[in-house]
Amino acid sequence: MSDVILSTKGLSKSFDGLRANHDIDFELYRHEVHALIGPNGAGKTTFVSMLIGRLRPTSGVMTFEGRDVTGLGAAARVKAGMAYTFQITSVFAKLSCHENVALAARRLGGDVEAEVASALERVGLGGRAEEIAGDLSYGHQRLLEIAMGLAQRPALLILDEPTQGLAESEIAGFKALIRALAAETTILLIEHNMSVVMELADRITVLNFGEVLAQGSPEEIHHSSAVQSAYLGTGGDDAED
Ligand SMILES: Nc1ncnc2c1ncn2[C@@H]1O[C@H](COP(=O)(O)OP(=O)(O)OP(=O)(O)O)[C@@H](O)[C@H]1O
Repeated sequence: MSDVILSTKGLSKSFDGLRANHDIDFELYRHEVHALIGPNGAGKTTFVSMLIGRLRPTSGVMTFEGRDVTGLGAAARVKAGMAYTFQITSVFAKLSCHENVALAARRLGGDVEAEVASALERVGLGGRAEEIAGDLSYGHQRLLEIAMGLAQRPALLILDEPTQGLAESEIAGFKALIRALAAETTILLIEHNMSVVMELADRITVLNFGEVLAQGSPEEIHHSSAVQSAYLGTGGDDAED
């Protein structure tokens, strides 16, 4: 697990003097499920926006697959092997599931039909290829988004709040999906649901006030008093909500 697929060194972002991210050193290991957590406003979205090339850092560097990608834009990073899904579903509501995934698969070239079929199958939507995306339940639309990410055969899949708005039964299915996907890709989860984080993550990074407050296994994070007082606001004994 020591093969580093992505790293940041001293990554910082300020907005008019406000330090949204400050001096973040971060490493993501190949094939790990890594959760990024922190209270509202801690800087998670800012950090991920820099990782995917939507925001330029004020200072610091980023490498991906051993290459300095600090100056690359979002499209170039997708080509380099990063895929991400957004907090809000971004499927094309009027297109079928097949067409949505095909749009993503075409970015990569190759056998689009085979990629689409495989991606839909992996998220459990194999039988719904011709259904119109907008007619799917919210939970299924989120799965469709993950299929769109997978169709790009990413080395790194970044999922922003993937369980937000899902029913409990759907969350159970999502956990199983992530466990299966971890065998073939690296996953960075930005997630508020602590049971999902604690169950799925190999390692967790906690941001607070734009800085890394703690990093470690779920067990270490669970027992960290700094995390409990800063993130959970309790200083108490239960990190699971
Ligand atoms: N474009 C921007 N312009 C100015 N300030 C911003 C901008 N984006 C984020 N911020 C500020 O940076 C800080 C970090 O915000 P960010 O959205 O990264 O946190 P977050 O951890 O993702 O929060 P949440 O969990 O609520 O999504 C906040 O104080 C926010 O107001």
